[in-house]
Amino acid sequence: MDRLNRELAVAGQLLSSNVDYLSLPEKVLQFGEGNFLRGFVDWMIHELNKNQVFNGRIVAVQPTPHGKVVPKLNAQDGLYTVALRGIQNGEVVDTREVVSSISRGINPYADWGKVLDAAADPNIEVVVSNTTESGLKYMQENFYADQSPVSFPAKLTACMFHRFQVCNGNPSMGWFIIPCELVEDNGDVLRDLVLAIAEDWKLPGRFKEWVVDHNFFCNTLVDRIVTGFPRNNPETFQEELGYEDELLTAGEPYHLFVLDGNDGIQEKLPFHKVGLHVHWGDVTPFRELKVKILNGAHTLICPAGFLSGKETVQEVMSDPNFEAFVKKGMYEEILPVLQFADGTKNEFAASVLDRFRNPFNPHHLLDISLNSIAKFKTRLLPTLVQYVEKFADIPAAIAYSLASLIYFYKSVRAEDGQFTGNCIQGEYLIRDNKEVQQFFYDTWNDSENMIVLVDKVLSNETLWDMDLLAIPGLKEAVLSHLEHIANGGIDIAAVL
Ligand SMILES: NC(=O)c1ccc[n+]([C@@H]2O[C@H](COP(=O)([O-])OP(=O)(O)OC[C@H]3O[C@@H](n4cnc5c(N)ncnc54)[C@H](O)[C@@H]3O)[C@@H](O)[C@H]2O)c1
Ligand SMILES: O=P(O)(O)OC[C@@H](O)[C@@H](O)[C@H](O)[C@H](O)CO
Repeated sequence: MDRLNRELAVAGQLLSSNVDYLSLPEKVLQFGEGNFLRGFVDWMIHELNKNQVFNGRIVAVQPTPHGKVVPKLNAQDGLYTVALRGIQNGEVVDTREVVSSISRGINPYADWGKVLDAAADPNIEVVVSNTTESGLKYMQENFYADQSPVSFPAKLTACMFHRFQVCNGNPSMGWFIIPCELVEDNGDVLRDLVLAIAEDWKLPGRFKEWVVDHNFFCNTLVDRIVTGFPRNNPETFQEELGYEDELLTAGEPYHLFVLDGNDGIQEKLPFHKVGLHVHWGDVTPFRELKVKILNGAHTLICPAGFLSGKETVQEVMSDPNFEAFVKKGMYEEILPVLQFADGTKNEFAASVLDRFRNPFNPHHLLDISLNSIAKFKTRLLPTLVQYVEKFADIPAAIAYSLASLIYFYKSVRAEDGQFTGNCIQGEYLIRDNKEVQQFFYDTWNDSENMIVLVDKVLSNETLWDMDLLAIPGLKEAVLSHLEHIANGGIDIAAVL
């Protein structure tokens, strides 16, 4: 079977429109090429192009040295298929579309010059990123004009400095910078990182002024469940599409993009004019609702669901006991501490449960489990703390989730920097940063009993940014659950 590329798309009329997409100029520099960007922002820019209100393409830069997507993107001339499947307004949606908004991918570690050329290109007006929460972090490193920095913020700083030099600080050459990482105030965070790196590199004060005065760092909140390549049944898709597509990206039809943008950015990217679900304005309430309810519920069910033998969110939702567990966590523990009108939070929670049930896109718990400790800290721990303050009691589902998370991080083997857990599904890779994994490995191995283990885990402030032993009753609840899990496996009915 032939692989998707420009020739195949043109011959097969896969880009069904009179727009000459494949000749549009490059207008966006994108850091990241992962599933989420391809199924969300890049798909949205494709929608703008279809409506001829942006008319530009994206250059995608691989953010880490071990990326595997750029060669695939270039082999497919930047083309890939988005499959949107789910239920929307009671109707089944099941669409496939070849997205043509990416022009090419660049591996900056091999071709840094190409990245700098794109950065200097006056047509490039927008910068987009998604490098996960781990990518939006400060890292001290040296500046070499002819070599790619390691971290994303340093790459962006180097690109901005190059552009600044080429345009001699021309105010009109500033960018709209749109980070999509699920980090609070992501735009402000990224701007501060760029300024900190500029300081480290002793870049001129005029550059820093240009960064602040003539570039717009936009705070955002993104929401769409993008499950990526349908690895359970790629052949079915291939048969149906009639071509091979290694970058096929599946996701749900639902999408929401909240951008705290100015008039200029709304004009440049008029998503609202082409029927996309965007909100221009303060991100905070959307973020609170989405991260606490949707991401919080994912984090709640992920370790217990996986340890009990379930592979996907859908399997969790179709088990009545687990469904009751999710609802208990959501309606009895998360919602009561959220400061929103009852109607708003109940409606959002109900829509999230429907999205979790989406039978078309299996969402793998192991994918969600990536960096689960940091996710628990940002997505569930604040709820736990507020619940205890408000009700002077321990939220049972969240405490059970924490116990199962600790069990999930029990590795049976540590080899070549990889930590492997074992459960009734067999062995699985625990994916988190090395320090976190090493801590759990050592603690599981060195603790003489479960009490010591729970003490060490809960009191580790590096993991939680606080001492969880200070939460009255938490240690006892977690210890009791953990002992049950260790002796008899997950018994979710016991928490209901
Ligand atoms: N998939 C979804 O449903 C969804 C929805 C909303 C938000 N997100 C966000 O997307 C992230 C996951 O992205 P994905 O689903 O595209 O997964 P993915 O694995 O396809 O892509 C992850 C991207 O992040 C990069 N990356 C990973 N660690 C990095 C680091 N330390 N520094 C720089 N870059 C790094 C990778 O190179 C890759 O480009 C999540 O952390 C979340 O913030 C995902
Ligand atoms: O993407 P992550 O790894 O940050 O978190 C896993 C899921 O909770 C997340 O991808 C949601 O599906 C997404 O945030 C929905 O918008």
